[in-house]
Amino acid sequence: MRTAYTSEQIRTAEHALMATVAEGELMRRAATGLAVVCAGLLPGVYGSRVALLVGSGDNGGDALYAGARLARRGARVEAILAGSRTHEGGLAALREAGGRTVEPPGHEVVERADLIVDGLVGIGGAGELREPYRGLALAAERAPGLVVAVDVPSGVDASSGQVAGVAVRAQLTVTFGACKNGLLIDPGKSHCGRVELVDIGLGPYLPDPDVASLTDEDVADLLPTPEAESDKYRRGVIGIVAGSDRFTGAAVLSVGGAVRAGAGLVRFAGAEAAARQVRNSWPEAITTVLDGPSVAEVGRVQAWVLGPGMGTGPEAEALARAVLATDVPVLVDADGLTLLARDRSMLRRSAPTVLTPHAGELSRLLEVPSDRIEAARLEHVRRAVDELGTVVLLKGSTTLIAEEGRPVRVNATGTPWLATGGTGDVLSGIAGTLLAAGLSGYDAASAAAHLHGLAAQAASTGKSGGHGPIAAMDVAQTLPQVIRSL
Ligand SMILES: NC(=O)C1=CN([C@@H]2O[C@H](COP(=O)(O)OP(=O)(O)OC[C@H]3O[C@@H](n4cnc5c(N)ncnc54)[C@H](O)[C@@H]3O)[C@@H](O)[C@H]2O)[C@@H](O)CC1
Ligand SMILES: Nc1ncnc2c1ncn2[C@@H]1O[C@H](COP(=O)(O)OP(=O)(O)O)[C@@H](O)[C@H]1O
Ligand SMILES: [K+]
Repeated sequence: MRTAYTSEQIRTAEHALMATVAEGELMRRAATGLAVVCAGLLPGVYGSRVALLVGSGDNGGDALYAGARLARRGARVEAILAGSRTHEGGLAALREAGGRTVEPPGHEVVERADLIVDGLVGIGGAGELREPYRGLALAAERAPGLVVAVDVPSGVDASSGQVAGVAVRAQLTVTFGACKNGLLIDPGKSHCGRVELVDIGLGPYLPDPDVASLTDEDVADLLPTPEAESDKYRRGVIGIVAGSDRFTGAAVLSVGGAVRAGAGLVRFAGAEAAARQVRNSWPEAITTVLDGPSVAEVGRVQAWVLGPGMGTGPEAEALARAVLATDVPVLVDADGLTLLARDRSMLRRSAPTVLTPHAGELSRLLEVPSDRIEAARLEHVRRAVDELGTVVLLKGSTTLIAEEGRPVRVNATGTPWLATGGTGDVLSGIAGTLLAAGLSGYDAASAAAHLHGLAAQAASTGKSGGHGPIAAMDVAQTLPQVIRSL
């Protein structure tokens, strides 16, 4: 499990650690680690040009001490002192090592640097970058040199990943002590580049994480493996209510996700045209053509998937009510979510419910514009859990999975090539399969997102390592291969 924390959690842990070490020791550890990483990025330290963007806090202090180390090894280090004040010890160290200081704006220094070190703000940053920080962040983005962010790219909120205005875009972020939430969640994540962690001894002082991310090993541990005595019923029977006369593909893809994720048995129920397509594509599934709003004749299932392509008319609504009235876990996706947004009382049920919206669908459920959800994913996924009382998986460039009282899980796999029609339907089938196999909603959703992202990566990667387009069905077809190799 990878873990991440809010700024406040990091600060509290730092204070506890600081009480046990000599003054300045933590900054020495941080700056040493930062200097080692920076030196490794340069073809040669001697003679290279390094620009330090130095803000008024300790983040600037880290940059100055690291700059001093590089200057002692022969780098030509120039520090742009952008804050109203400057870390005194760091400044003295840089000057003693032969580094130069420059008054802002100093854009010409940024322009000619081989390496730009962003020490404007770290976990003390709040709100939009003010001038001259903002202009320096933009100058760094335009400049040809490599950009390394100290602790957090300036302008990214470390606790949430939100970016209000402009933020530094780094190729590498060197973070201290522990990972911060904002390095894992978009839009912050996409400003970080690669993230390297420098150990400063914070481990024993960290609380339970605010955010966590499953690894391949965690997912392998969660996945059920059939035993000698298993039969298809014990492995988990999933019921899928999806598709319509108009939309048959969603049904095929959701069933595909389930079949390929290892369901014991898939029971599909839906409109005639959808059932026909499902039979043609997946003879493994048992199909029932529904002629009314009841799933009684479908047979026993251990979990339902409800919604992909089912439509939002009165018949679909009655069917959704029937599925939600059952006493087994239900995963609601796509059209099912649109129906729920009209009448949230359908969520009052005894068994677990998992919702898998993208920002547009969550926007209807919470009555918040979708661009605000995308800008503040962590806040809104938590709000959804509070208001709706279910497990919520919020899809998108960063997928988040939240449940009351647990760390929000950030999915660490996937590729932007996943942003193509129908991949969400495949995800519903995977997650439903894991629910039917007995995983909790939180674990089923997190493990499904992980497998879905791995399958997409594998499907989009060519033999020579290049990446290319994928179709939703490719994701389903690649699942057995990624599950085998976990
Ligand atoms: N506390 C510790 O034990 C350690 C802290 N370290 C460093 O210290 C950093 C935190 O330092 P600080 O608490 O001094 O805070 P920062 O240096 O992150 O930022 C605080 C300063 O930035 C200004 N500021 C905040 N938001 C701004 C905005 N939007 N535009 C312009 N200026 C803004 C504030 O007025 C304040 O002067 C960490 O991120 C890390 O880099 C490391 O040295 C490791 C040890
Ligand atoms: N920029 C992106 N980077 C990575 N994954 C993405 C991105 N955009 C969307 N996705 C993923 O692609 C899938 C799309 O699902 P969804 O929006 O439900 O589409 P559909 O309804 O067409 O199936 C989700 O798993 C989502 O997390
Ligand atoms: K920074």
